[in-house]
Amino acid sequence: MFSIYKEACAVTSRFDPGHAGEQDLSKPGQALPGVLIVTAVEAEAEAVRRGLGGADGFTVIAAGAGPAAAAAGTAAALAAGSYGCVVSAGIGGGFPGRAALGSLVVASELVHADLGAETPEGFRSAAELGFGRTLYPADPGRAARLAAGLAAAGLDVSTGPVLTVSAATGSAETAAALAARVPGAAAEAMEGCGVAAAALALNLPVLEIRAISNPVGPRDRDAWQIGEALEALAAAGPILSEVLK
Ligand SMILES: O=C(O)c1cccc(C(=O)CC[C@H]2O[C@@H](n3cnc4c(=O)[nH]cnc43)[C@H](O)[C@@H]2O)c1
Repeated sequence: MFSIYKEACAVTSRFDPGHAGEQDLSKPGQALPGVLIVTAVEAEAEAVRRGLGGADGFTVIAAGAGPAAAAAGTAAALAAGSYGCVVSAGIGGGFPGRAALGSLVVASELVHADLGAETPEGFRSAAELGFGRTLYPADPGRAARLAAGLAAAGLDVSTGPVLTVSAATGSAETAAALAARVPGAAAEAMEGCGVAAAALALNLPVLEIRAISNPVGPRDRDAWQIGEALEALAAAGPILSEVLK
């Protein structure tokens, strides 16, 4: 089975997770760069703000749903402030067997899973076809510390690729195709890679955290557990604050 995961890793990146977002703090009076957290809708932003409890240095914006709105909103916010790290946050779908309803997923990588082309041989990613980027690594140190902190706080958390799709999956067939396309896929949402593209343009590290509101699969919008997911997102706030401050 062809996987966009391996080939996407070969895409050249200016992102150096070892140094991005770091700042020489030896100069007195120099302001610490902040953390920009980007959600799709205001209900998600409110949950994150509630969880952060007014911690200094965090800006939370709702930029709209989908990768284009996320990229545009993130780029505008980054142009208007001083940030050392960018986080895509919100609710998301969990791949069955990988991320349960109400749990949290910290992305190991952000994968633009439906950016590409259908061909007679099946879906081919934009990266494979040579016209675009489809994988953004999460900052490994921050992602690991965040996942460890959430687990230590007793929250149900897993790590793995988080997919960005422009249309939420609505069938078992599409869910299976995406899981085959991205081995280990843990969750899907609609903004991560838009946020990551804007962060990468400034060589800033990116993270994604999703609280699972629904399974990836046949659409049953009435069964989405949005309230529970928003509570899980808020519960992650103190750990986000501690790890990223
Ligand atoms: O109706 C509400 O009260 C409400 C509160 C918070 C969020 C919403 C949304 O509809 C958020 C849309 C946002 O959620 C992500 N998402 C959630 N599940 C999936 C999925 O299975 N596949 C793809 N995306 C999902 C996505 O990032 C959307 O932008 C409503």
